[in-house]
Amino acid sequence: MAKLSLSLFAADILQMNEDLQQTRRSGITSLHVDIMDGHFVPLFGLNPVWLKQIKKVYSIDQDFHFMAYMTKEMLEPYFSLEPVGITIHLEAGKKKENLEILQQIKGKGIRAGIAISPESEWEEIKPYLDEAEEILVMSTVPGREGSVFIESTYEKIRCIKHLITEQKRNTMLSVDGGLNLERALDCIRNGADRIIMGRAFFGSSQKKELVKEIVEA
Ligand SMILES: O=C(CO)[C@H](O)[C@H](O)COP(=O)(O)O
Repeated sequence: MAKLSLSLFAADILQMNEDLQQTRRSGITSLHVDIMDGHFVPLFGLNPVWLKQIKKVYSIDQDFHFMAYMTKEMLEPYFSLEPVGITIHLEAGKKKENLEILQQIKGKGIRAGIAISPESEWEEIKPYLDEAEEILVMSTVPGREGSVFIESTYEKIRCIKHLITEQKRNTMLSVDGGLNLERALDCIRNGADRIIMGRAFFGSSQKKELVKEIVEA
């Protein structure tokens, strides 16, 4: 059984409520929220004020993916939104600071994740394995509109999964960016535990079936 999260980045801002209701009706049980700083990545994402409004009417599990240069202080307003997970990028900080932030997240009882961008070698996640409870493999260039799926992702997933299994860890392996049904199933076959999907979900005329195929894979 795989997990599936809807990427809020792909929702239509002018019909956010309807898009979220569609997500609920289709059987998706968690939401993936991109927090972008316009610096680590070119786009800006949602802020805690808007996320609080969304949470009021739509109380589904949420995880926050920070595509941002981090400080410990900036996480505080997000903790009060009680996400199930927070992921930071290994490329966005030095190892020591990144590890401290992962510890800070775990200290709040929140799943701590480390994300890896397509340009980084898979081995770069090794120093984070003791602290990270999730590894998020970006399968597109992060924080840009219309990014396309990168085929070498499958190999990256295989290598990371092999390491997790070899070391007998419970680390969740997630994949995010440019996924459709076929690619999602291929990622799961290669070792992914969680699929993050946006555009392909909203573009599908058979949302319930799409969700069922992925979560039952
Ligand atoms: O991280 C992201 C953008 O940087 C999005 O979460 C990701 O692109 C998922 O959306 P889609 O399935 O539409 O590509």
